[in-house]
Amino acid sequence: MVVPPAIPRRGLFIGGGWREPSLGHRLPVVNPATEAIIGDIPAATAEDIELAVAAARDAFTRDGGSHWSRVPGAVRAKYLKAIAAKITDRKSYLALFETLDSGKPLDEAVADMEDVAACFEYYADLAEALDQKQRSPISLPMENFKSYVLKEPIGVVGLITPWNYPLLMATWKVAPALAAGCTAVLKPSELASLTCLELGGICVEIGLPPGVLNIVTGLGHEAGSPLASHPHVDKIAFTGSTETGKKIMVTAAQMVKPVSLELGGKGPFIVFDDVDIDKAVEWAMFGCFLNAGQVCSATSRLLLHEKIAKKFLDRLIAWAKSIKVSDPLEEGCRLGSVICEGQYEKIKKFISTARSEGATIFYGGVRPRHLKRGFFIEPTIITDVSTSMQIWREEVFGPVICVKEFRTEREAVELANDTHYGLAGGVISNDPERCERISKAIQSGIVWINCSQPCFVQAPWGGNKWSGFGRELGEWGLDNYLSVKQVTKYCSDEPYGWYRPPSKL
Ligand SMILES: NC(=O)c1ccc[n+]([C@@H]2O[C@H](COP(=O)([O-])OP(=O)(O)OC[C@H]3O[C@@H](n4cnc5c(N)ncnc54)[C@H](O)[C@@H]3O)[C@@H](O)[C@H]2O)c1
Ligand SMILES: C[N+](C)(C)CC=O
Repeated sequence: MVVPPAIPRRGLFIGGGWREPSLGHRLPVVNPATEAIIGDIPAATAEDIELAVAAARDAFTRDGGSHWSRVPGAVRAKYLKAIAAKITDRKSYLALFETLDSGKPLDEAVADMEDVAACFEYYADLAEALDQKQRSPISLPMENFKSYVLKEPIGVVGLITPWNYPLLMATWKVAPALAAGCTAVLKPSELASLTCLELGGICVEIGLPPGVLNIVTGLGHEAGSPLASHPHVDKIAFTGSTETGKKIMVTAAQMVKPVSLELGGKGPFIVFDDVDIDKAVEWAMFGCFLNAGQVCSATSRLLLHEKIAKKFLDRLIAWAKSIKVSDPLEEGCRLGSVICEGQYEKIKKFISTARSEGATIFYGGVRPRHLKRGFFIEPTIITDVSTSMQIWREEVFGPVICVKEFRTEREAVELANDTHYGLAGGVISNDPERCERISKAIQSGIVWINCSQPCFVQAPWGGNKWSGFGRELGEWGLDNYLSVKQVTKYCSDEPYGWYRPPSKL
């Protein structure tokens, strides 16, 4: 097993340097796989948010924006590429931190770091391309007017992120925001901030102009809330729970501040009777056991055609038994611990409520016997579920899948859409026309055909209904941080001629 490195003691990253939090408070970092305290992080409060926002505002406006917001996209691209290169160099080290902080298997953390570097690279390219897209002309019906469009950075943005993919979720916001020319204050989750603080160290090394990115760790109500309500923050981009998303929207509404919200999910995965069962089982498991099910887009409601339901469940159990549940640093681990004790208790409560409401815990539902410490839960399969049960309706955010059977395509679609959420869903069938029909019928921002969870930086990501609004990734992700300005010029030498000129007498 890999030997964990010592955790560096970091401050808040503000104005290009490290600062102790104003009140001097720190929060313990607990390794959820061992329950040991392995370090601490600074706990920012409103005073620190004030300093971070001022640093970001200064970086945005200093010398007329000539250090960041108004430089060519190609200049900003060089910084983003330099960050990507450092992340790649330090992939193994950062992945270890991510695993120690969150409990996710090391192989998953390594893949996350590769995605982080790819995301910075991708938005470096879009920053460069932005230069060519400026002043794009608009065709008008009047010859004596000419219009064009400028795409300008929105300003200072507040980026508030969750713990399930700590550095990756932060990067989905930081990379496009910086590419657009915004300056930013990032507030990562108090439950997993280590890799985001390491990003601060990388910014120092590559010489990112001070204040362009500020990283303030701390609690939601002490650090997140003052950031969301700060009058000098021009936009809030938030990823997290629907409950917190609602609060952020209410706060932002007082200042007519734009928000984008990436919230929770309760995705369906529909399996028809014409599939290769083992292939389908593997995708179903990937859809709900990856990252111990702590995935916003998890396809945690499994809908099985009645003709294959029994065979599918038998194979699902056989495959689930083969998952290596272990310390996430152990080679071959495929299910680590969940993030913290609170989440562990919450997941256990979901399982006991399902049982008390009449569902069957078909497999798992308990701590694996061989793991005495750490917040581990076996992959869990719940059957005999009705649509009024909590387990069907609410996001668990754990390795728990609930199963229902269907007879017809229509019934499958009705069940799939029987949710307040609308982030992602999947269908698996050998009939391409059926898959296409279902991809149109599922009410969500993302539909996977014959798979679940693949995610590409080039493609839009985001949801409908209680899963939020706005899209991250791809060109849509950059648009989140740009405002569109119309410039219209009158180009005739003739007077406009609407009013009669005054008499010269
Ligand atoms: N749609 C997506 O792309 C996506 C991706 C990842 C996670 N998620 C969702 O995130 C949730 C899990 O993450 P979580 O538990 O960290 O969510 P959370 O809402 O508890 O916290 C998210 C962030 O908000 C901060 N926060 C909490 N209260 C706040 C307040 N009043 N004002 C401002 N900030 C505040 C937290 O400190 C944290 O940084 C799940 O519901 C999951 O589905 C969604
Ligand atoms: C799985 N991932 C990284 C696409 C995003 C959400 O939780």
